[in-house]
Amino acid sequence: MKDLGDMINAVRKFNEQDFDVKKELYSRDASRRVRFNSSHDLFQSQTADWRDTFSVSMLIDPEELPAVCRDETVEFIDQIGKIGDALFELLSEALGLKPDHLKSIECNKGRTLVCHYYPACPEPELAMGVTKHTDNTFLTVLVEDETGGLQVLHDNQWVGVQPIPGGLVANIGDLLQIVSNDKFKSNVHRVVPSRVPRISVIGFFAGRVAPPARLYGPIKELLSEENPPKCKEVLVSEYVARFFKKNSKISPALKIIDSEATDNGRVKNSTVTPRTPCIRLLFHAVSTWTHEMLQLINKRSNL
Ligand SMILES: O=C(O)CCC(=O)C(=O)O
Ligand SMILES: [Fe+2]
Repeated sequence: MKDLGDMINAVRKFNEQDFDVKKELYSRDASRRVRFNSSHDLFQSQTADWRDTFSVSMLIDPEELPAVCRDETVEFIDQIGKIGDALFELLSEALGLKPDHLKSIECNKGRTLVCHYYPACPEPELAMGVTKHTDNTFLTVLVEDETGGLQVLHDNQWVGVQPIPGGLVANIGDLLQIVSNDKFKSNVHRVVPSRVPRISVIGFFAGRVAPPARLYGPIKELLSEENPPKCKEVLVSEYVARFFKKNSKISPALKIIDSEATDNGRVKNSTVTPRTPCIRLLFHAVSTWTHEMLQLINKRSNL
């Protein structure tokens, strides 16, 4: 694979197959390592999203992948994993911690590859590709085609994220907000469909979910009298369950803080903080950016 754009084409090929072929993979069972469905919360949500999604656990055996996109998917999982690991090192340093801190608490685990296909929409102003939400993960790293449609809520306005060829979008998730004790903010975003199809391919890093499960709370090294914990510890599974139970897809962490501030002695502050737009990492050379990124990662791991 010369660049991650090859994965976009592979996702297009997968989605443009006959319905009968794709339906072999249809499932809403989150424990399945490969699954294909439309509007993942169709039976819980009051609205249906204009989107088909092919999801793969990043621990997949390549034989389980559909042949039409197997090679590209295997390569993409490898690359996005390395990029995620490098970002977790940089984010640890940004918190003033040792580079391997976030990795040592397994924030870089629980990896899922999610490939969205937003079909051409005849009346885009009446539909939503993904309704507004925050990501209930630590980190999201996204590659998209040139269509556009991702929007971030900033100062109460929806701001379009312009796709840049060869660019990556890295999004802070709720769990990173929790462990960083609000230093990093997860952000509210959504996707609007358009009259042409759109493809995005996303690496989600959800933290340790496999047994023995890990509790995640504000990192002790970041706490002080002036910076008391803003949230209590939570299991990823518990957090995700609350996320869906609230029937609101926006950062229940903040609501947990608000509603439990009085009955939990460990949580004293209950501020709802303003959110920041997502970080953009831009790599302009389309065919060389992966190469450059990998060089950077290799350089860092040789240090
Ligand atoms: O397709 C995109 O650009 C973003 C999708 C998204 O926000 C999500 O799957 O959480
Ligand atoms: Fe998202």
